[in-house]
Formats: sequence, C-alpha cells, structure tokens
Amino acid sequence: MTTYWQRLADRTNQRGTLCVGIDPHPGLLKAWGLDVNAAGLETFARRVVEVLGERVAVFKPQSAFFEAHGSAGVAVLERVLADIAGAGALSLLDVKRGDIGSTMAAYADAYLADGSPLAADAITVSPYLGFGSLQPAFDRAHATGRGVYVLARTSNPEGHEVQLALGEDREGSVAQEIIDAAARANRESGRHAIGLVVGGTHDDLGCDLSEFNASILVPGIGFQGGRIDDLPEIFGSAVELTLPSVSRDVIAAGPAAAALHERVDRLLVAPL
Ligand SMILES: O=C(O)c1cc(=O)[nH]c(=O)n1[C@@H]1O[C@H](COP(=O)(O)O)[C@@H](O)[C@H]1O
Repeated sequence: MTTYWQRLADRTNQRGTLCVGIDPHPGLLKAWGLDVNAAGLETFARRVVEVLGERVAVFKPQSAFFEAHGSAGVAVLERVLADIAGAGALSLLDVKRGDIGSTMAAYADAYLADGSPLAADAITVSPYLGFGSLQPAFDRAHATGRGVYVLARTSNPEGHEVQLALGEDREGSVAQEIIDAAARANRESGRHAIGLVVGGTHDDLGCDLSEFNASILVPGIGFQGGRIDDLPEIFGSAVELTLPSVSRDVIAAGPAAAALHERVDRLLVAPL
C-alpha cells in the first residue's frame, strides 16, 4: 500500500510544497460577502477547493470553524474533504485530537479509517496525554496509508511554557522528546507516517530536527508573522522536510480566482 509519505512526495513533486489552510473565520465569510451560517461556510470552503484544488498539494481544513456551525457545519466538512480528494489533492484535517488510548482509537476510527465520512489523508494530534497514548492513531495511519502530525513546537507565543520545559529525562525539552519519539517510531515502522507540527514563527526553535525523518507541517506563515524565505535559516537541513501552511494569508484574497492564484504563486515561487 502507498504510504502517506509517498503520496505527499508525489503531490509536492507535481504541485510544489504548500499547504493551504481552510479556516472559514466569520470575519472572512463577511469579507467575501457571505452570511455567517452553514450555507456561507459551504460556499466559502468549497470555493477555495474549486479554485485551487488542482493547483495545491495539500489542504488543511480547520475543523473548529466547521464544528462552530453544528451538524450542518460538520456535513459541509465531509463534502469539503470529498472535494479535496476529487481534485487530486491531499487533505490534512486539523483537529488536534489527543486522549487516553481507548478513546484515541475512536478518534482513529473517525478520521483515519477507510470509509469514514470524516476520513482525511492526515490529521493533527496533541501529545499532551503522552506520546504513547497516540499509538492507536499511529497504528491506524500505518494500516490505511494515512498520516498523523504531532504537535511539537507550536507557532503561538504561549507554547514554550510546556514545550520547552524539561522533559522526563531532565536533559532535553518536552518538544525534543516528542521529536525523538516520532523519529524512533518512524524508523521502527519504516513508513514515515508520523510528522510533526513546528511553527514558522520562531527565530530559534530551541530544539534539534536534524535527525527527523518525516514531514514537518509549518503553520504560522503570513498572518502570524512567519515568512517562507526564513525557513532555511530556522530549520537548517530539515527544511527539506517542511510543508509550509498558510491559511488567512491565502484565503483572505478570495473569492476571485485570480487573486487566490496570485497568493499561491507568491508563496510557491519563494525559494525553499
Ligand atoms: O496544527 C496547526 O495547524 C497549527 C499549529 C500551530 O502551532 N499553529 C497554528 O496556527 N496552527 C493552525 O494553523 C492555522 C493558522 O492559520 P493562519 O494564521 O491564518 O495561517 C490555524 O488553523 C491554526 O489552528
């Protein structure tokens, strides 16, 4: 079976290395001239995929903005995931789930199982209950050729409180333990399905990614101040693994197709 890592390499080789985040903020719906309801949400999110779906390698719908509209919003999310697949792009559903193992297995059923209406090519997960608690998601991702991105060093200014605290061995940081555990699990499985989330907003990451061996999602580009041009300096040799992710800085340009394409052009031509 083709792994997520192989499918990601295939898409980014064809389309360039960029993830466009679909974050339908109420303010963006209004700016697009849409009502802030499930119908406006559907027009917005599906328009992004309609215009950019065959151009961009990966789309990252942010589940929160769909959930905010209740079951009608979740139904829209299902259709957006189907649109992404139909356009030949990969879906990375941003749900940041994390729970005890038995509950994590249910999240894996929801997001990483063949045939589930909310299944995506990859999801984001939080390791706050312990890296090992995520094992059911890793197992399911390995079994179905999907991916899991584990939060390691997030883009927000508060993240360091937890992530740069000393880890259990009292030598490296919590973020470093997550990075090392993910690299070890990828070596053992040989599938490289376990990626990391590392924000592009830090001059100094405070952790070492030089031994990492799978995809690194880099949010925080654009509105949060991160710049694609700065990634080589921030990530060093690991820049080859990075998948820059941009939400508002792309989608705020819509709904006009030309403006959306212009934003993507600008991000894709930036040298990596
Ligand atoms: O997992 C994420 O994608 C994520 C991790 C992180 O450290 N920082 C971060 O901003 N994100 C998400 O990335 C998106 C950023 O949106 P923009 O700031 O509009 O590009 C939001 O959906 C965030 O939830």
